[in-house]
Amino acid sequence: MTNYQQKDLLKVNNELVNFIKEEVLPGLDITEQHFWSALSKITHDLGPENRALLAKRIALQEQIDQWNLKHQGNFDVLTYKKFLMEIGYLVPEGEDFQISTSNVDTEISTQAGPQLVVPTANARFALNAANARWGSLYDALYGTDVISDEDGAEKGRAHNAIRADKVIAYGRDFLDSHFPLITGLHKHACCYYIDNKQLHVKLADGATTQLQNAQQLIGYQGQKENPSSMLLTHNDLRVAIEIDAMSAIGKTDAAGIKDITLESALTTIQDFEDSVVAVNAEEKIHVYRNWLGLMKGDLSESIEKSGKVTKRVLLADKEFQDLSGNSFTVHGRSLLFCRNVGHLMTNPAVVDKDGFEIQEGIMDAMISTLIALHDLQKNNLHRNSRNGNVYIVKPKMHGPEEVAFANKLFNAVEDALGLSRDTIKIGVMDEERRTTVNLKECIRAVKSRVVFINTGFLDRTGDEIHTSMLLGPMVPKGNMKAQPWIKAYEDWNVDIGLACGFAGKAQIGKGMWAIPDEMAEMMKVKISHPLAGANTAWVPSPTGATLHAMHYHQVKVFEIQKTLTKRVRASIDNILTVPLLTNVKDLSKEAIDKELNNNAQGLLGYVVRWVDLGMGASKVPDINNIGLMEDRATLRISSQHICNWLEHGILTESQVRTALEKMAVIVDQQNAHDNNYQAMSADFEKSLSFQAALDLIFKGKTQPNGYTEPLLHEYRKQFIEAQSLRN
Ligand SMILES: CC(=O)SCCNC(=O)CCNC(=O)[C@H](O)C(C)(C)COP(=O)(O)OP(=O)(O)OC[C@H]1O[C@@H](n2cnc3c(N)ncnc32)[C@H](O)[C@@H]1OP(=O)(O)O
Ligand SMILES: O=CC(=O)O
Ligand SMILES: [Mg+2]
Repeated sequence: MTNYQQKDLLKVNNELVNFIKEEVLPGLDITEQHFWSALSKITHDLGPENRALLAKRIALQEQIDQWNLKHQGNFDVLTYKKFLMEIGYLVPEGEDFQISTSNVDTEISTQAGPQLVVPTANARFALNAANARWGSLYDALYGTDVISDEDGAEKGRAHNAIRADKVIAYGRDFLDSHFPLITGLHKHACCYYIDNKQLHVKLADGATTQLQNAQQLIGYQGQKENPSSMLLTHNDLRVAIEIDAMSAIGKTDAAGIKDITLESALTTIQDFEDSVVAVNAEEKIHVYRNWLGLMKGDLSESIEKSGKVTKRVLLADKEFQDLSGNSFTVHGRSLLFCRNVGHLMTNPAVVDKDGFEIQEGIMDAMISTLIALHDLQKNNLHRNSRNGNVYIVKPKMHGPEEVAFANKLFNAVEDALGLSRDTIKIGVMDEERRTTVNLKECIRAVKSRVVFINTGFLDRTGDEIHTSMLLGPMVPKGNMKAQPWIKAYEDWNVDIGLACGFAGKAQIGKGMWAIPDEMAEMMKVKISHPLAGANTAWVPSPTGATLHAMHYHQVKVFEIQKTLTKRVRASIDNILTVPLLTNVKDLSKEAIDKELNNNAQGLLGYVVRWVDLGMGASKVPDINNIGLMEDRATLRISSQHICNWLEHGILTESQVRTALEKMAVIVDQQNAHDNNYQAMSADFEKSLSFQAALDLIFKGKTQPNGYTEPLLHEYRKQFIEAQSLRN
């Protein structure tokens, strides 16, 4: 243990010691000794309980496996439910209650809008996400398939005026839909100005009109008679019409509008979990360091684009004049959560007195909150939580006991760092089956600090497959979304959130749009999220946030929530109805091959970047060449799905191996442009990534809850070791 120093009862990696001492603690009122002795106490107090909770997961799964083996071919949901109650998987539901979380920033409590997720390991992306509070509608439209290529409007290298005109027309329609004029249309506007506290719009026919709802104008930049920006509000979201008649776009616009900017990512999750790779002290520090930059407000990154280098920093708040001429600011950055890891993994950065690696979730809670103290004590422009909270998302918890454990951990962290109770707010991912079915009791366990529940349907699908691995084969991956369990799960999450008083206090969130390049499709489909009563939903990119923001102009979520409180709660029997493939014989050989190849390609495409390149989120083409957002949750699904079909004889081992080898060649070709890339097909036996892929499938049945982390970490560590021997 040459790389470690004794800190209280802990052995701590030297680099982590230095990072805390030299980068995190300066400027905080906490001594190094206090910090490590507090972490030591928490680790030794809570580590054993954490491990016991993990052991309980395994014990429950073993009982479920036995039951499933006995009930193959004769599944009955009522008998199943009774069994789950007997083993304590399903716990009794207590009295009704309301959450009492207070002092929540308005981006979470009273505004409805997109939530962006970003791998914190990537400073360039992390900054971009923090700055994604405001997004250019014109860029989002011009750059994506929301504007079709038809009629000469292709997106080529050079500026396409036909496409630009379509963008401008779309923007004007947006204004006409949500900021209607008394007479005429924004479409025909040729001049905007402010007079007598009102927005005046001159139309092409010479008439001048005003907003139907004058209150929608809340501020401006520039001069009233010649504003450069007019700030409007609708559904509690702000929109700015930006004017510059001399700009490239403004010149082409009758009213000189150069852009319409939308309040977009109200909140962002800086992810330490499924979209990052952090298997050792060095990689953890890298993530923590970016979080530190965000919390201190000084994170920066040099960006090279088209040969030009710029420095990306956090944007300031935006300053406007109100209609009485007083200046005011609007938030310029997204409100940041950080997603800690769950309760499963350990990390070698810290070792306890008994030789156990620290539970990574304990380390994350303590260090991410310590770092956030920089935000809590600052009064400058780059403040994250104006209300003085630390927002932590806690993923992959199984049931109320585990949520109560997170609460206990957060209490301990607050006490250690001198924070008042419930300063740390929690977002609970409803993404494991035992959490879904006991959701109300899970919420009760954090009722004074909970600020969101969110259907992480990707992990939830992986858990669905793993939990019932032995019961029978599952439907193909693409059919999952049409299964009764998932609809009931989505509805149940909203029903319970509303019954527990989330409206106006906390977020009820929906999951990720995982096809980042298909924004036209997203515009059609993702409106279902606010319509379902969700006041936020995940998007994969800032562009996605700007486009999805339009859905919250179309739908008044809080009104929808009022109507939903009257509906009958979704059925737990449906949630527990396992998505079994009822007629295996109907599956054609082509359908089986397609399913296998698709899963294999996504799995390999993701794993090779994870193990070899340390990338935790990637856009990986599927077999139809559509780029999909892959992260550890999607890997959990594909590996568990192949494993499930193997288990039930739909696939054979040699068939899976052959498919993986064939798909590895394709993945190698897809990555050939990268000089650092090591082709798997050059030597399948020696390729750690390929071996990891095999293990994820062939050992998938015995992986805890079907998680991919243990194997990914093992292989990544081997890869790092091999690299260091080579250098
Ligand atoms: C199941 C779950 O847990 S889902 C949550 C976890 N998953 C995630 O967080 C994934 C978030 N998304 C991403 O990481 C990325 O969008 C990917 C990997 C899917 C695609 O990445 P790329 O192929 O590099 O994206 P693409 O080429 O389309 O766009 C790159 C640009 O968009 C920006 N961008 C893309 N995604 C994001 C994001 N999530 N946040 C901020 N900026 C982003 C980049 O900064 C870059 O802009 P820049 O050049 O000005 O810096
Ligand atoms: O974390 C999100 C998910 O879908 O899983
Ligand atoms: Mg997840």
